[in-house]
Amino acid sequence: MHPIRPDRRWPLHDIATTRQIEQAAAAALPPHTLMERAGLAVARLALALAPHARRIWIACGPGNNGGDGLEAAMHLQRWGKAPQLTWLGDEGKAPADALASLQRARQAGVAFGAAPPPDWDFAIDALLGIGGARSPQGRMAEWIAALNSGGQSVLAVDVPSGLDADTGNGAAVRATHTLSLLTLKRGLFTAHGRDAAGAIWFDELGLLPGTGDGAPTAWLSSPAAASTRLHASHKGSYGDVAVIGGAPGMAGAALLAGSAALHGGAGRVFVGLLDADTLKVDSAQPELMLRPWDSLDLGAMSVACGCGGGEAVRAALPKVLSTARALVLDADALNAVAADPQLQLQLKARAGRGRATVITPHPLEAARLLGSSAAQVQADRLAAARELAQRFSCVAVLKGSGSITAGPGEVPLVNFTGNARLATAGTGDVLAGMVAARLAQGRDAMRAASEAVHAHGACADRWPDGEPLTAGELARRA
Ligand SMILES: NC(=O)C1=CN([C@@H]2O[C@H](COP(=O)(O)OP(=O)(O)OC[C@H]3O[C@@H](n4cnc5c(N)ncnc54)[C@H](OP(=O)(O)O)[C@@H]3O)[C@@H](O)[C@H]2O)[C@@H](O)CC1
Ligand SMILES: [K+]
Repeated sequence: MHPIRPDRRWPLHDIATTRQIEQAAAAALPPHTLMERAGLAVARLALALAPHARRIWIACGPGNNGGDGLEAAMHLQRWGKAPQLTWLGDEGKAPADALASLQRARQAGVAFGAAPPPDWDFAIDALLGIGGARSPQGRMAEWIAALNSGGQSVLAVDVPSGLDADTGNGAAVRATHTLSLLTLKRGLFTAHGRDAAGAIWFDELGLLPGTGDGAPTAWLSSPAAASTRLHASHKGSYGDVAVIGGAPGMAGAALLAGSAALHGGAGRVFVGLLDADTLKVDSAQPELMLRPWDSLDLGAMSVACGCGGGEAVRAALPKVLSTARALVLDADALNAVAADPQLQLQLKARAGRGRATVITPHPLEAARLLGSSAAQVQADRLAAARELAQRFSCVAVLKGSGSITAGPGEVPLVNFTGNARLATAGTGDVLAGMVAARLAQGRDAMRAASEAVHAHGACADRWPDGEPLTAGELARRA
């Protein structure tokens, strides 16, 4: 069993590939083995998390997720606990594995109730797993509400009940811990998944990697490998970044992106302000070279374009799209592209010329680019990120909880760092600068984007309690 931390590239699976793996594994093992292993893993984790709990409410649903809960109940009872079991199934319809576990739990004398117990000191949510379909109603919804309002820790089996294991959506149990079984479900890591799942654990139920032909449909992104700089290197070895943005009144966004690029390791950083009259030097960051944007040699630079660009960025985009050696498009630049089919063609054409491009939309910007709504984007974030990458032939970072990095023909990466502290002005500009710095240092677009997203979130995770996160400080520390 593994606690999942953002330090490794874990494979993530969707429901369809999990079913394939489950079938292959079940065929290779004696009947009922997987459910027995699942129940034991759940019971062990419950004991480790709440060693002193006695009255453990185990809420079991009608399918095999409930079967895992029934198996766990027998172990906990054997270990001196007093599990209080409620089962929401129908013996005439229950799957064979769950039915066998039900019969054995009854024989073992586990206490069954028709309704949640009056009180409990730990709960196990085994109501719905990957077979959860439609929004819970009736007793299912009541028991989910009882788990959420019980005031005690909840260990969710496989996925928090009600959560769509593929998309991370749905009204669900808010667990303190989730133990994902057999495969790590991708919906735990994006949209509402992280809020519902709490701390995430994984048990592969004794299976060797590669069982079945269900290849991962996403990966958790991992930190960049530590790199050392050669002594015999100079600023030219680490590339030039140009930030283009800062329309009237919005110079700060461009300076933030510039600062992030500088601290992200770019050799030199130029800031091409769209309102060239505002500022000739940033005395707080004299390393940034402020120039009229159209005087810069973009063909030799990694360009971050958009940051505070307002309407004015539109006029710069044809030249930026056709000349930038590598390019990050953010914010106002994305809105301009969304509104202009000609710019879209130019964006798409960059891939054919071997020019790396990363777009970094939040859900509303993504919706404008896709001609859909933010709700449709959020309904399946992985699909939306893949669609953006495909449609514009570039790497797309769909921001939000569990940012997705997708590239044409690549398995998408789901980010597992970051927190709500990042919901403050300017953090998107900082990310754009960080991606540009990595492109300038020669990373390919997928790596530059996913490593920047990981580092950006990891910095927020390390942020000291009680200290407000500001974009300026994030740019310096990330
Ligand atoms: N097989 C094995 O050995 C192993 C299985 N494992 C475990 O099995 C889990 C998958 O089991 P599963 O396929 O039985 O689906 P599960 O999530 O229990 O739910 C299906 C049931 O719920 C019902 N239902 C659905 N939505 C509902 C709603 N809103 N409100 C009310 N009812 C609703 C649905 O009814 P129906 O839609 O058919 O009417 C059906 O009866 C997996 O997550 C893992 O925990 C692993 O441990 C590995 C070993
Ligand atoms: K569950």
